[in-house]
Amino acid sequence: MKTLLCGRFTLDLSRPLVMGILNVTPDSFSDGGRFNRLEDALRRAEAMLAEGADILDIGGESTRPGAPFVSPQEEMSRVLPALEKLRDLGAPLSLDTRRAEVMREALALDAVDLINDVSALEDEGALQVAAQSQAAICLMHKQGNPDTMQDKPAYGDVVAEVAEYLKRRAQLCLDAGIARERLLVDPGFGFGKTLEHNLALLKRLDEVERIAGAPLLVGLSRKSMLGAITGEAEPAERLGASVAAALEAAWRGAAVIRVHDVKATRQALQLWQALRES
Ligand SMILES: Nc1nc2ncc(COP(=O)(O)OP(=O)(O)O)nc2c(=O)[nH]1
Repeated sequence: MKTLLCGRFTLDLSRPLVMGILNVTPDSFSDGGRFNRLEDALRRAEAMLAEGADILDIGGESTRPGAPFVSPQEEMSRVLPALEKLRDLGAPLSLDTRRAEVMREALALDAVDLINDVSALEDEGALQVAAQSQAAICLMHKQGNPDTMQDKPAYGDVVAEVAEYLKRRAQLCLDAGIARERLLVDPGFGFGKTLEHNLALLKRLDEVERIAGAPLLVGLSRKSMLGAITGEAEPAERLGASVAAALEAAWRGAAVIRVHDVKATRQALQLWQALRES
């Protein structure tokens, strides 16, 4: 059985897991500002768990294209209280950060079971912090940084390049003594990719896992690639495409699917799983 060693938990990856997004930011691209009050965040967390979320992903810095700079102090002032508040809910908590010092401070709270790093532990000291923890680690690919990444994304073979990058980052983790069973990789949909790049990555998602050598986490929920295809400008109105994208990812082997809409995604995946098991 494929499992993920995830801090305080060991997760069964025999079915796709749903990661509920909890952005404690005032400006996240689709739900910014609603949950940056601690009580709201706790209510949202409890609601997502009740809807069937397997993991909660707490983020204090929006990484949408063009997102403004958030200082480490500001990011910590957002995520650390939330992590403390959610620590004893009995669910794995993922911290969405690319900063080593935020990881270090959060891990000290014994409330981080998964480090979700959109920059694949590239920050100075991040690999060491992760290696000294028991947390699972999601290594995500991005080209450039949020302020410029969508200007002119360019690749030869986007799938091969993304997969090879993730393989290199995973090997660094293994060399640092991190068990392979703690690793997830993520192609980073929308992070320095055109629509064509995103579609190629989704269509060939199984190649990414095979080359990188670790289970996949994917984030497609409400993203602008879905807006481009549907013509829907409002991210929160992209539920149908988001659920369809989750199913497409599940068919291609995604182990963890990062979403805003937990209940709808969970229901779709329950049907998908029932058909596979029948
Ligand atoms: N592993 C992973 N982490 C991510 N974190 C943030 C976003 C951006 O989505 P969201 O958090 O909804 O928006 P924002 O960054 O504005 O908070 N996407 C991913 C993703 O695709 N994969």
